[in-house]
Amino acid sequence: MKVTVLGGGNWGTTVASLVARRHDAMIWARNSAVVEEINKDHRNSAYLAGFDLNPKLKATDDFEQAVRHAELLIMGVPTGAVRETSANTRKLIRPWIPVVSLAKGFEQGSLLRMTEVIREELPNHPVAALTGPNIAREVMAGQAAASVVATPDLAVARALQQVLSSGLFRVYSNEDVIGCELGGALKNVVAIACGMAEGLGVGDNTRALVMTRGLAELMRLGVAMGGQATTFAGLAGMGDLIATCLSPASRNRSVGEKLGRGMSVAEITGGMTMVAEGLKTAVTTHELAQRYQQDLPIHETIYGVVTGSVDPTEAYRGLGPTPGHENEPG
Ligand SMILES: NC(=O)C1=CN([C@@H]2O[C@H](COP(=O)(O)OP(=O)(O)OC[C@H]3O[C@@H](n4cnc5c(N)ncnc54)[C@H](O)[C@@H]3O)[C@@H](O)[C@H]2O)C=CC1
Ligand SMILES: O=C(CO)COP(=O)(O)O
Repeated sequence: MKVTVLGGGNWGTTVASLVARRHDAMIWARNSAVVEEINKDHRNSAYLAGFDLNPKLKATDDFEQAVRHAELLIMGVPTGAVRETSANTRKLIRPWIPVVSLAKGFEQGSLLRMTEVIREELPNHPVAALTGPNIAREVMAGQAAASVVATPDLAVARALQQVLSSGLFRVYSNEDVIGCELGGALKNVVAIACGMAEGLGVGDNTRALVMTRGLAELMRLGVAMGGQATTFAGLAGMGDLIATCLSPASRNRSVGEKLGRGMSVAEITGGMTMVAEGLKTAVTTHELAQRYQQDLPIHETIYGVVTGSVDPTEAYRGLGPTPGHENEPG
């Protein structure tokens, strides 16, 4: 199958390299130096330093060529670029082909999930999300990992599982798209909280508190928005939350760690080449919590830290349960 990944960053490149093992894979990157390095040296040192990519992977900076190539299109740009990139494919994309979303987060302002954004721009295409505990560098290193392809159509899910599964990368399916996308988006905010714990030098009790009550918040908002509670116990919920909260390679956790050490958001993001979606998701989640009338004390605390109203060193005072949610596990 001819597969195109749009977006030549850390995760887009990893997925493209995986798919290239068994399929005719092409990656589009807007940066021509990245394209040249992938084609010549089979590396993407700006985003995956130290890893060799599959030599069969072809790269291009020609958007039209990349989209016309695709019998399956994978959207690998960050959330802020998904609408524009999807809209730009409209006149080029082959009819009816599936589109898979990799981005974890929401559209700011509309508060839409990424598959909703893509469906608005490409209404005649089946749309799925690929989400789970997938730290790119570990997948590139060939360590066993699993992910979930979330789409309401089981036939599409089965076909995508076939294409995206590869070696030690195992792909499950789930029809609960809302739950899967919410899990992938919200765990980034909890990872910032966990990183802050790290930066502040707190112990394992606090770390466990943040992860466990963070999961309860994912589930609470996710169910209020129409997701299924059981999804949050799976790879797209608890699985991704654990990986991102614990991995030193997580960008979101690392942002939290730096916040805990006293750096400002501007200082942290000024030094980053890669995206940490949790910073924007903290703002969106604050708005979603109000819309769905849910108490999310950990998310609210990170919203306060990110927007400058809460000092990270004071933050852990606010992470206990608020009235109305003293009972475990809800
Ligand atoms: N890195 C990881 O381990 C994982 C990341 N994700 C999600 O995948 C999405 C992408 O993440 P990464 O690849 O890691 O990010 P990244 O920051 O490493 O790379 C983003 C890529 O998108 C490109 N880009 C940004 N804005 C663009 C625009 N307007 N038009 C075209 N290209 C644009 C950048 O140049 C860069 O090549 C994020 O939503 C992230 O949360 C999901 C699973 C795992
Ligand atoms: O989503 C991820 C792992 O599943 C990647 O997390 P970071 O964006 O924090 O690196």
